[in-house]
Amino acid sequence: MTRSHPKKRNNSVDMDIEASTFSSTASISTALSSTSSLPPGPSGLPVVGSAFEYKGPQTNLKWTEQYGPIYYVRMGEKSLVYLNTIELVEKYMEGRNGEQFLDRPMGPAAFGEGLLFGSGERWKNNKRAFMKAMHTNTLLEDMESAVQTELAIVLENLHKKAAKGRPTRIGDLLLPACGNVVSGFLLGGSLPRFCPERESLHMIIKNLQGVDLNSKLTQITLKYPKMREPLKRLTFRDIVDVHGTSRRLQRLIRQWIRQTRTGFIFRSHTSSTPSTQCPFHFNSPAANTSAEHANTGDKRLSLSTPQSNTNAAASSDNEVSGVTDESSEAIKTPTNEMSPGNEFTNLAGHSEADQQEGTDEDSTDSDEDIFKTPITPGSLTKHYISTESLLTVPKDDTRAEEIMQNEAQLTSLGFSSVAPGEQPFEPMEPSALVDTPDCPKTPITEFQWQFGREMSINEQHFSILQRILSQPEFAGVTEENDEELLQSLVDMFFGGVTTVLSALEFVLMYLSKNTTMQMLAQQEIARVLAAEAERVSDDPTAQADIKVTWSMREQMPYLRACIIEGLRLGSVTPSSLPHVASVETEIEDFIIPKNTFVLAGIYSLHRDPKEYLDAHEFRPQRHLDSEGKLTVPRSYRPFGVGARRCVGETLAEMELFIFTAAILQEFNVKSPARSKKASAMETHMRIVHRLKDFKCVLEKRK
Ligand code: HEM
Repeated sequence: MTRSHPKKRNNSVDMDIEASTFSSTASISTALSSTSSLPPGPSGLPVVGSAFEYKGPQTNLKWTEQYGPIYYVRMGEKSLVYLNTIELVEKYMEGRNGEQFLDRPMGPAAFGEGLLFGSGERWKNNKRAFMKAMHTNTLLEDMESAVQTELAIVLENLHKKAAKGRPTRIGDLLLPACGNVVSGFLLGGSLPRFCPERESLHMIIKNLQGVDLNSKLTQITLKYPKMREPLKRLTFRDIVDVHGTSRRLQRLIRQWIRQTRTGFIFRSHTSSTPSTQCPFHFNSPAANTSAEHANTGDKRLSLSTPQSNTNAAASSDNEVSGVTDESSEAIKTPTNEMSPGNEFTNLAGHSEADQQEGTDEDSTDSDEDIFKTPITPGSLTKHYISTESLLTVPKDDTRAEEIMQNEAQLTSLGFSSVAPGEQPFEPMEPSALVDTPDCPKTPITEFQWQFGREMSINEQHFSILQRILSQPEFAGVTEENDEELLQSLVDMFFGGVTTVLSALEFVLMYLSKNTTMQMLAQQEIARVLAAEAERVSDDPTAQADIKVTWSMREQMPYLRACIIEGLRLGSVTPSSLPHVASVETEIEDFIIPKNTFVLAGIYSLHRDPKEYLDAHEFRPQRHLDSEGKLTVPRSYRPFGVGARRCVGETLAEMELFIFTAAILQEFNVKSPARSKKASAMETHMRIVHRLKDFKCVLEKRK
């Protein structure tokens, strides 16, 4: 195939030329306006296309520099088109135009299609149900309690590491926390520290982080799972069993669903002496705890069950028993044999993070803290905000006001009704949107609009999982037909663990290499905490007890600028996931055949020299205006684009903010003395773009 390469150029040209080339959408379309061909791009080899040329996001950037803001590339039988400037992304992938690119290709999902790889009505159902369940006034509170609980454990472990003064692979300590935040968020409270489910989850996400989606071996075994063993033997390489891992996670989640449905009521509660009992082992004596808990919203699961459900619980345990390889020992531990604090200490591959010892404290959960009434799906719906009220168009001012108040949250959930920094949300009739020919730059789609009207509050303070289960979209779902529900829940872990982990590593790596910037962030944190201490107490020693909370984010623009800069350069997901063209269409006069994968080239967007001066440099200041206020760059899309944008954006931002702030508050993060600059920054593609081997030395601050 011959394709025109209007912007073919040398990679080593200076920045000015690069700037004018990289973003010159207009000149490209002028040059090719009459051609109506495929966009330019590498021609590749027969059959495999450019698959062997691709070496990760740097290759995307090289192609962007070579072929311009839109290029076409063939990878095996797949045809991909990358859009690499924010103008193109906004114009074609967001707003109403984006609706022709809403679908995904068939993904590696083992079960249903789910949130990440679903398409059409099924995906819309899943996404709508999840977003509605999450769209509650208590969302931030739920998220923060999960984050703070894990943070307490992480800090304790980091202090132990710091005491040794040796380089630490900090990702190993953060990984379980990132997984447990997702489960804690879904379940309405963190799993107790010593609990088989926590152990299983840790094993599962450890597997997940090893998945190398770029590896041909992984791709083959995704398609032909039976080939995994022979290939492993043939190549002497370890190949993660993605389907098996996914199935294990499904079984764990199915157990949580069963518990939620059959009368085990998850209910989060604030406690300074949190439960160490595993909710699935309610008969076990209180276990010892070693976590030092933050007073700020530490929530662990409480559980109550009617007597009649005891057997159901036991059988659920057994169901999980047979499931995992690595974690089966943990799960086989019979309920009544669990002894306090030491029940998992013999496990093979026990999490380093969870093996630490600490102070003993008995659980003091009181019955008042616990919901007693079993909730069946039927009764849940009765107690639950009625579907009718969810779907009603706001008629009175109060409801409209409520909606407007929730707009910030709606935006943060990825359902922005307006482009960042543009006009505020105003409830409108959908017809006004559908019929308006001249849409604003980032107009909401009809789908987004419909969702926007269905927000609710969570008066009963149900867990997100309870809310998901009670959405009308999942009415009538049983274990016989729960593929979509299960896969969507699995996707929360596939999408929400290694991404956050990798982002944290990038931020900490850049700060460890830029000590002045680290110091500025630390000073900002100290200032805010001191002011807060003064506000709440006259006692100067009280400052030590003040923890960073999400509510402080507005006061810490510099820290947030560091995080944005880390995420910009790290580009944990170097491109969006593929959005499939549902019809043959045109982008800037190029033909985009039906079924082409259209992707936002996030790595290129984040390094567009037109948008960022010295785009490859870590410069948090670029995100602050002259008054020191945070300004999020227009060309910043770490969480993807349009209606397929990430559902975990707010959770991820909260984790990044609270974890980074707390770590910087307690430690100086330093590069190991012997780490060579280049190797310390080497990255690879796994499920996400990640630093290859990030280690740092933690020095306890005075
Ligand atoms: C720094 C952290 C994160 C980054 C960089 C990130 C990035 C992304 C990106 C780029 C997409 C694809 C959007 C597109 O195709 O246009 C995505 C989708 C998704 N993410 Fe995230 N994500 C992060 C954290 C999370 C978290 C914490 C969760 C859940 C707890 C999550 C769950 C999902 C799901 C379910 C989707 C699929 C959405 C859909 O296709 O409709 N992500 N994310």
